[in-house]
Amino acid sequence: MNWPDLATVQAMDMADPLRACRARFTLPEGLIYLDGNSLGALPRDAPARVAAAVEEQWGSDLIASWNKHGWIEAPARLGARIAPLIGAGEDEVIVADSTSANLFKLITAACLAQPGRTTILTEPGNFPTDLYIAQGVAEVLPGRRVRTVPAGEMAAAIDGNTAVVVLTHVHYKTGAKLDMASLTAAAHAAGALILWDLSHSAGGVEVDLGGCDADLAVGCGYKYLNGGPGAPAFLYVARRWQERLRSPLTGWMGHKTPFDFGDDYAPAEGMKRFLCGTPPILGMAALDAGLDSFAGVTMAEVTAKSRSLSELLIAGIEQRCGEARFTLVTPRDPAARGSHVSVAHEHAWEICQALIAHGVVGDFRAPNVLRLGLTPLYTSHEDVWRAVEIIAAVMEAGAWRDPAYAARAAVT
Ligand SMILES: Cc1ncc(COP(=O)(O)O)c(C=O)c1O
Ligand SMILES: Nc1c(O)cccc1C(=O)C[C@H](N)C(=O)O
Repeated sequence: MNWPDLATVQAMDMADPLRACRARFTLPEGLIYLDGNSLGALPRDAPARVAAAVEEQWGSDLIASWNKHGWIEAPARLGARIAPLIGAGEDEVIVADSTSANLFKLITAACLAQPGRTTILTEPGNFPTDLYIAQGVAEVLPGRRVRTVPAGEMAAAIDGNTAVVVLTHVHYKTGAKLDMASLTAAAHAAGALILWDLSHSAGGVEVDLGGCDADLAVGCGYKYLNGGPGAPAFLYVARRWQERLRSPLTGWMGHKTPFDFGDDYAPAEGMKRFLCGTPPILGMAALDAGLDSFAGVTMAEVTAKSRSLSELLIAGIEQRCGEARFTLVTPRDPAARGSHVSVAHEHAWEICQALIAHGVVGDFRAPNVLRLGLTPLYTSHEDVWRAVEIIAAVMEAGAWRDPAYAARAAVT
């Protein structure tokens, strides 16, 4: 693609079937937000939905709300809403806890279901929580160990000792997307289970858990699903595994009959056994509003727009910012990437800070990566075009060299 003029990208936006979705979000005037892969934007209806849960439900109906407003069913109800976005059945997804806690539950359950197998296989450089949780599981389950193998060598490394393969579908740093179908088939050929972390996939690109025959998955509610900071996460267990797996966090909400208040644990049927404690209702109200932003949208449309935006961004960085010497980290093949574009530069931190000061919010990942997230529901081609022009100007003027941009923050 040759770098287009503004009128051309405006025409692309006019032809965009997701054009109307931007009005479903509140974004600060004049800001180009390219960080929806870390924290999704505020859905326009979220404040009212949370206020209603607080004032009308909690405030007026108090504890009766568990039944009257369906609070007790919220984890399954929201799970059923996420299911079509990730190619799952409505009874295969539930909303609960954090992605980290859900990783612990499912990695442990997968290991316990395969007592003769010793290894949790994952890739070096996976998102840290995936690695740390796998290490934690290996510490509490005797005889288990974590083995890391580069993603490219993964299929060949899965063997008769592998209990579970834990992979992130779209890599948080590089944006590379793994081939879910072939890696799932490789795991199954060796008799292992596979767990997909969909944190950077769900709501950003098409996922077909069912079509790929995937066993297990987890993912965040606060990125492309727009559920707000600390939103509850989701987990998926293929129907065929649900009765065979047991959560190690045997809290009362996962009990068969929690309101019998019996002394002995017995797991609920289906996905409810993967619940632990009382669901965070206020966070779920915000996530519900986040999921509303997908109304009438197909994931094929989301994927097509994500590709169109990322092609434009890559063309812009290469053609308009060539002198800046960014190195493309994200795969060039659109089928092999998720919905963010990462470039490396030795001054990525300072450049990221300078861009934020100039109204383009991306983020930095150590040691040298600038990540630019493209959220098909609210990022326009014009946003990308304007962001590229700002990046080009910041690089040409050397604005990032201002010492003000060198100070490191606690959260990056
Ligand atoms: C791949 C991946 N897994 C998990 C997480 C986060 O898990 P948690 O919400 O438990 O902090 C993130 C981002 O924070 C992530 O990128
Ligand atoms: N969850 C985050 C947080 O609480 C603070 C800062 C960043 C995050 C993130 O989500 C990081 C993100 N998963 C990443 O891809 O790097």
